[in-house]
Amino acid sequence: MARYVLSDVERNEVAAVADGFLATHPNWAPLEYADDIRVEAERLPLGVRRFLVSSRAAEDATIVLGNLPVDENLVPTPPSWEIAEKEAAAVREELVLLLVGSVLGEPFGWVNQQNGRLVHDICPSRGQENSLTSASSEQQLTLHTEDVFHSCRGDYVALMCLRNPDAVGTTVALVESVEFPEPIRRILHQDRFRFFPDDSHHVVPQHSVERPSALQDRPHEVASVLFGPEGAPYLRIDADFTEALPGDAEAEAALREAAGLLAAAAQRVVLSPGDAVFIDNHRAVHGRDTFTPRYDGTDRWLKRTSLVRDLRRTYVRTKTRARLLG
Ligand SMILES: O=C(O)CCC(=O)C(=O)O
Ligand SMILES: [Fe+2]
Repeated sequence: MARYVLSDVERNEVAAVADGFLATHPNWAPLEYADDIRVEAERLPLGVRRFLVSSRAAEDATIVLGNLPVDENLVPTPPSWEIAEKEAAAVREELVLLLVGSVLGEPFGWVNQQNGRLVHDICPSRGQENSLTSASSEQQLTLHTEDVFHSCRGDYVALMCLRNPDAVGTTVALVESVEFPEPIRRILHQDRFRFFPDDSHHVVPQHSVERPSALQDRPHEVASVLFGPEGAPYLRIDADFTEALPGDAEAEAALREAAGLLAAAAQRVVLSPGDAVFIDNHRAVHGRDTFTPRYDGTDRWLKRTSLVRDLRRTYVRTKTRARLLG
């Protein structure tokens, strides 16, 4: 894990860049401001930028920043992302995440996830304790590639912690930490798998988190689980939303075995307020441990965005110059 803890001077410099930006952009519209935020990221402390650029080049699977600024008078944890959006909760923290994230890649969002927002709120929501989305709590969030279904998914999933009072762990498993035995490795390299949108993507009508539609009704891609550099392959898997092609029992068995090996190799990253982790979405899968939600304003609360190294991949796919995938 690559880790850099900002000095208090550096933390105050980041806060000053963020405050300066908000003073000149009073109506928070991150999708509109993303290019400007990237320009402002040039003003971040040099040590932070050098760390991020070298971690990106090294393809470090987990990149952690510590001691980022979080408002001392942070509002209570919202009861849902919808309320967080309505109340523009913790906007400066969204900006801080976008500023540091901009050094690693371009932030983008999804038309049909969290209302097309560029930065998402992750907080436990009543009624969703056992859902397969980030609003869950009592259900383990299975190790997954973020947005596994889409060939334009992020190169990084970026999480910034605002609160984590019970020290709930984000789980991370690195592809390089698993030795896939033959013939499983060979099968995982073949286009024998279907990747479906998870329950947070409202890709089909009548679909909701409470009443998710059947996987088979969702549009999906067919591809391999392992791909890319021969000696150090990339990975694409989400056991809950990946299946072998119909009738391919060999591929199904390889998939389940791979998920088991990854689960056995999982480590834990416990984020504290002011920490941000950037998980390489090609080199690692991530999930989350269970916890008991409080629903009293002190709950765990993260901000999340996805970053892509080359936004033109998105433009080509959507045939429009937009930061939103549909
Ligand atoms: O809450 C966490 O630590 C991770 C949740 C997650 O998988 C995500 O937000 O993509
Ligand atoms: Fe995730």
